[in-house]
Order: sequence, then structure tokens, then C-alpha cells
Amino acid sequence: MSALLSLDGVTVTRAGKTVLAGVDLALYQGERLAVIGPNGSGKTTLLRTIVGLEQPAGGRIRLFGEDCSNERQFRRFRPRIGFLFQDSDDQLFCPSVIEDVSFGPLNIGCSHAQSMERAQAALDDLGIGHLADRISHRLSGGEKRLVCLAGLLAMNPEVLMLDEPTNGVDADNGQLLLAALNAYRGAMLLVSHDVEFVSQLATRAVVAQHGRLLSAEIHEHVHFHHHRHVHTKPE
Ligand SMILES: Nc1ncnc2c1ncn2[C@@H]1O[C@H](COP(=O)(O)OP(=O)(O)OP(=O)(O)O)[C@@H](O)[C@H]1O
Repeated sequence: MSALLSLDGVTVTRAGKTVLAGVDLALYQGERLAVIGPNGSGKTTLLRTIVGLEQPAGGRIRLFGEDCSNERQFRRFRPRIGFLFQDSDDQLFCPSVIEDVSFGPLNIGCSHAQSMERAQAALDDLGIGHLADRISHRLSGGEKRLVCLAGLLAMNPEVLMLDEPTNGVDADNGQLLLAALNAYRGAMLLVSHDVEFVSQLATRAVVAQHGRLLSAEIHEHVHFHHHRHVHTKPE
């Protein structure tokens, strides 16, 4: 089975600093791969590089089996990859929620009626259908997060890339988010520092450290209290 997304020896430098140092990564159908790691370890840079928003200094990127190295090549595949940005305000730009969520389907050629239908269905599936006519920028942080995700799901992407999906999301909206992502049948690449959330969703995990990705294990064990951990695995 060939990978949906793959990186081979990808290096990215920023302001003279090596952020990704020869990273190898492959995401396969049915996987939910979590990337965890401290602030500044290059997780966002990794996601941006995969969709061609960062120019690597070296290495090879393949999307759906095809080499991508220039904007024209990346642009062909972006509609098949839903990218949830770390900051919802970078993603929402229409006056109302329904316009924001229907923007993606319209952009890939759906009719106005189809786009509206898909948008409302995506909002309903996330349990936020009642937000359709609200003004996007007046939503709470958690509501914005779910609306952004609805906008991606309305496009039926084959891959979801999520940058800190639980940012600003409270427990109730976190449950809606988790249920929606667990119901999603495509592959997922998920950046998060929320280990509890990751452990309920991911099928595999890697840790970003010093510009590299190390295999990790997600498991539970009992301390004075009970919680889940992610540990790096020996290579
Ligand atoms: N536009 C930029 N110009 C220069 N350096 C940058 C730029 N954006 C990010 N960096 C640097 O690149 C490194 C990796 O940043 P990145 O945002 O990918 O990390 P991250 O793991 O996603 O961090 P966080 O968990 O804080 O979101 C950091 O040292 C950051 O300061």
C-alpha cells in the first residue's frame, strides 16, 4: 500500500536555524498519526511543509504518490487535504458561519445549493447546526474551532491535518470534536500537546525533538492518579 503523504529526508531552515533535520514520515490510509512535542519543535512547520506552504531546503515530498516540489504541484492536491490551522482566526474570513463552511465546497466546484447543503450537513454532524447564521468572528474560541472543522469536512477530504485541534475548546465541545474525528473515515495527521485527547484518537504517535521525529508509544499506567502517557520508543 502506498502512503497518502510521505516525506523523505526533508530539511527546513528558518532564519538560519534548522527546524526539520532530514525528516522521514509516511501517512497511510486508515491511520491517525499524532505528532507531539514541545513548543517550537517544528510541528506546525511540518504540517505547513507537507502542503507546500514552507519551502524545504532539501528532501522529497510526495502527496498521493506524486512528487511535489512547486506551487503548481502542491495546489493540485490541497483540496484533498483539510488543514485545520492552529489559529481559527486565520481560517475564518466570511461574515457568517454558513458562508465560511460553504466556501470550500464552492471553491471545488459545487453549486451554491450543493455547497449550502454540504455545509449545513457538516455543521449538523458536529452538533453545531444552530450556529449557521451566526457571525463567525463573534463565536467563542471553541465554537470557531468546530466551525473551522466543519468547513474542512464539508469538502470530504481524504486526509485531515489538524494543528492543535483542542486549542481553546472546553470539555463539552471537546467531546463533540472527539466524536466527529473518531467518526471521520479518512487518514489524519494530528499535532497536539493534549495527550489525553491524542490517546483517545491516535493510532500511532511520533515525538518531534531536535528537528527529528521519534516513534512513540501511547499507553496508560497507574501513578498516584490514573492518566495516559506518551513515551518515545527505542529506535
Ligand atoms: N516565520 C518564521 N520565521 C522564523 N522562524 C520561525 C517562523 N515561524 C516559526 N519559526 C521558528 O521555527 C521553529 C519551529 O516553529 P513551529 O511553529 O513549527 O513549532 P511548533 O512545534 O509548532 O511550536 P508550538 O507548539 O509553539 O506551536 C521555532 O523555533 C520558531 O520560532
